[in-house]
This record gives sequence, C-alpha cells and structure tokens, in this order.
Amino acid sequence: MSIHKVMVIGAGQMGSGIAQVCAMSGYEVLLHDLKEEYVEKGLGTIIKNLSRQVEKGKMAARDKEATLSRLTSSTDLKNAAGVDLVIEAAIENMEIKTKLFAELDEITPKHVILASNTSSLPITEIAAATRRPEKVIGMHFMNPVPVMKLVEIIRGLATTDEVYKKVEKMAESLNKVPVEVNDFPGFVSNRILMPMINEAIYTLYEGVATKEAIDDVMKLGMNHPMGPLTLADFIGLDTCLYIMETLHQGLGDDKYRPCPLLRKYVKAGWLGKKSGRGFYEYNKS
Ligand SMILES: CC(=O)CC(=O)SCCNC(=O)CCNC(=O)[C@H](O)C(C)(C)COP(=O)(O)OP(=O)(O)OC[C@H]1O[C@@H](n2cnc3c(N)ncnc32)[C@H](O)[C@@H]1OP(=O)(O)O
Ligand SMILES: NC(=O)C1=CN([C@@H]2O[C@H](COP(=O)(O)OP(=O)(O)OC[C@H]3O[C@@H](n4cnc5c(N)ncnc54)[C@H](OP(=O)(O)O)[C@@H]3O)[C@@H](O)[C@H]2O)C=CC1
Repeated sequence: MSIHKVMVIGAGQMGSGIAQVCAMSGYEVLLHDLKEEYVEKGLGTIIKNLSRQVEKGKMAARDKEATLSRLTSSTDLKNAAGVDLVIEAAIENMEIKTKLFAELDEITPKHVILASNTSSLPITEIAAATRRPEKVIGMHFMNPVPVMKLVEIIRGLATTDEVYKKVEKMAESLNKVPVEVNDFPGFVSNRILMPMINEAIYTLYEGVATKEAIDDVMKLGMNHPMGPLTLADFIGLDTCLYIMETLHQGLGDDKYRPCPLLRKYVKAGWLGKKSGRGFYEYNKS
C-alpha cells in the first residue's frame, strides 16, 4: 500500500518541521501531541514559516493555504488507526518511545510503518516493543527540518527491504536526500557531531576560552554555519545530554562522558533556545 496519510507524534521543533514538509509535499498529516496547546504551538510555527516563504515570494499564497488545509491536529493517539505511516518525534527517552510504539502497534492496521525520528536510541530496541519489528525504522530528520536536506534512514535488525525502500521513496518525495546507516548508538550524525559539541562544552568548562570565542573559532576557522555552543542551544541541551548518555552507555567508552556543565544546565532548566536560556539568552517569542 502506498503512503497518503501520516501521523507525526510530538509537535515540538522537530515534529512541527516534519509535519510541515510532509504537508507541503501533498501528504495528509495529523499532528499529534499530549495537549491541544502544544499542537497549536507547533501549528503556529508552521504558519510562521510558510508566511515567511510567501512574503519572500518563494511560495504562492494558495500553496500555503493548501498546505495548511492538509494539516489536522490530534490529541488522541487512536487517530493513528487511519494513517499509513507514523513518524514519532516525542522526546528522546526510551521508556516514552517504547510505550508509544507498543500502543501504536495495538492501534494501527498491520500494513502501517512505524518510524522514529530518534537522534540516537537503538531502533531495534524500539521495534522490540511491537509485534511488527519488520515495519519499524529510523527516519532521522535534521534541524531545521524545512531547510536541511539529509534524512538518515536507520534499519533495525528486522526491518525488511520493502519497508526500507518505501521509506526511502517517501523521504525523496519530501525533497530530502536519504542516507542509509546501520543501527548503532547515535547512528552516524550524532556519533560524530555530539562529541564535538560535548568537547566544546568541556572547553568552556575548563576555561580555555569564552563561549563567544569558542563559537567564533569554529565558525570563522572551520566554516561551520553556527558555533558548537550556539548549535547546542539550537538543538536543545536536554536532547544533547540524552544523546551523550546514549553514546556513553551504548558504546561503553568514557570518551563519550557528558560534560558536567551540560548536566548542570539541563538540571537548571536551561535547555537552550526553546526555553529562552542555554549558553546564550533568547527572546522566547
Ligand atoms: C541533533 C540531531 O539529532 C541532528 C541535528 O539536527 S543536528 C543540527 C543540524 N543542523 C545544523 O547543523 C544547522 C546549522 N545551522 C545552519 O545551517 C544555519 O545557521 C541555518 C540554516 C539554521 C540558518 O541559516 P542562516 O543563513 O544563518 O539564516 P537565514 O538566512 O536566516 O536562513 C536561511 C534559510 O533557512 C530558513 N530558516 C532558517 N531557520 C529556520 C527555521 N528554524 N525553520 C525554518 N526555516 C528556517 C530561512 O527562512 C531561509 O530560507 P530561504 O533560503 O528560503 O530564504
Ligand atoms: N532537536 C534536534 O535538533 C533534533 C531532535 N531529534 C529528535 O527528535 C525528537 C524530538 O525532539 P525535539 O522536537 O527537539 O523536542 P521538543 O522538546 O521540541 O518536542 C518534543 C515534543 O514531544 C512531546 N511529547 C513528549 N512526550 C510525548 C508523548 N508521550 N506523546 C506525544 N508527544 C509527546 C513534548 O510535549 P511536552 O512539552 O509536554 O514534553 C513536545 O511537544 C527527539 O527524539 C530528538 O532526539 C532529531 C533530530 C534533531
């Protein structure tokens, strides 16, 4: 069966971006979160992004309206019974993800593919919470989703070729470039990116330089579009910490130990741009 309807779970920064690109490419999308206010916030971000594209003359006003008409809000997981693909983008927590996947396995018809946008957690373990591990797959979008071309596609141990090909085709239909990787902690993207960010935090923690200087070195010296501390704030410091913990536990090597300063900020609720404060301060609007 081909994919027409998609449910995106989690209306945060990733979920809203994934819902946006799916709706822009013609899919009917249910954007699901625990509470209506979270879904409204996600839809607000999508409206802001699309309006900016219209103002710049990069999108016709009627295409914006057509995209918005394909988006429906959901706060009842049972709505997943009517879709062909679920893309889960709730927080980076194995307990929450396995609970969601076990419920989705009960709710959705047998043909439905269950994908996770997890940035580091083992797909095989998430798949084991279902009775259809062959239809569970990682679909790892990059932030900001409407801009970044990559989708890392991660096969669990049991994922079939047929499911892989369908998801690869779906990613291409979103005008993204799928890249296949195997199921190891952090996959490829965060196995390489997150230790660099963690090292930048250690560099700050040890007083080697100011946060601005660290970011300037990597921006001006290595041509990175954002310095690593700005990027950490952009990703979310909670997500950065979860990823480092997954690398540390999953690969069993102390070189992946999260910096104590990262832990401290997360404990303080300084989660980066989304909470208004991380290494830098932000206007929350
Ligand atoms: C943690 C994980 O598991 C995996 C990850 O995602 S790791 C994070 C990966 N992402 C990155 O590394 C991002 C690094 N940063 C960048 O590439 C750039 O700074 C950036 C694309 C975010 C912004 O680029 P910029 O040139 O400084 O800004 P700007 O000129 O304002 O924007 C460029 C375009 O992006 C769009 N854009 C910027 N931020 C956006 C956002 N949050 N949402 C949607 N669109 C956005 C702008 O509208 C603009 O679009 P057009 O070209 O169509 O006009
Ligand atoms: N940030 C990034 O750069 C990237 C993140 N990812 C991954 O994407 C996922 C989401 O990250 P991100 O969007 O940044 O996080 P956010 O914190 O912005 O959003 C997560 C959303 O999921 C909601 N949520 C939590 N639990 C549930 C649940 N049980 N059912 C439905 N919704 C739920 C949250 O609600 P509430 O506010 O109530 O908790 C929140 O609205 C994570 O797995 C992350 O690792 C992948 C690529 C890049």
